Amino acid sequence: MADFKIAPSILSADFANLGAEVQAVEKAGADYCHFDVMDNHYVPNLTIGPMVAEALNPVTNMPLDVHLMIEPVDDIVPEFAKAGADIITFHPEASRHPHRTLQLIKSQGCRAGISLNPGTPVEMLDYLMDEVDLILVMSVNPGFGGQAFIESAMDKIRAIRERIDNSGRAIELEVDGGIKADNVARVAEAGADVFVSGSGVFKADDYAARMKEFREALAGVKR
Ligand SMILES: O=C(CO)[C@H](O)[C@H](O)COP(=O)(O)O
Repeated sequence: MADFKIAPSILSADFANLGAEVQAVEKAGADYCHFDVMDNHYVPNLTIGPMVAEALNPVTNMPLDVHLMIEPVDDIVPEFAKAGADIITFHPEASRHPHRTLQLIKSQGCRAGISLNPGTPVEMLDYLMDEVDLILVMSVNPGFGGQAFIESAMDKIRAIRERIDNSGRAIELEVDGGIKADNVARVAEAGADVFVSGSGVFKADDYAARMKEFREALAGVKR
């Protein structure tokens, strides 16, 4: 069976108790801490930066999975690496030279991810497969939690799975937006490995019970 990972997005956590929220989802069985960075420029919302990553890093053993929804990208990459990011993902539209940005992220000791918006074609990956470690498919338009899953992401996930399998490289396929316990199985069947869920985890009354629902749904997936 594929090694499925669940990455709660702290965008939907209680920001007044962020450290405790991260520890609670880790205790409940989460794999990655998904850290959404928004700049009110590339996306119409404003969130958190390297200082918050630095504060959270010592309170969790989960890898910090930093999703940059900012433009430009390169200047802030070393700051997030220093702050303890394990994975840094960016949007190709926000970098003049996406291949160079992937190399920059890796030179800072992090895994390098690229994220495709619902309107971004998969073909843009074809010349980046040699450097990318993680591909993040956005199944909502970036900027906000709690949006509905965009169905066209399913074909995109299948197309990217095929590219990853043909590449012979260990690239993770992550999906973000509208992921809940009741749709995670079909997203996994389409080829995803890592499931970002914000409201699907943090809006639950009992995180452990919700994580169990995700795990049970994934246990039935044939891959
Ligand atoms: O990157 C994001 C938004 O840009 C969030 O990670 C994503 O939307 C998760 O929220 P939800 O699971 O509630 O849809």
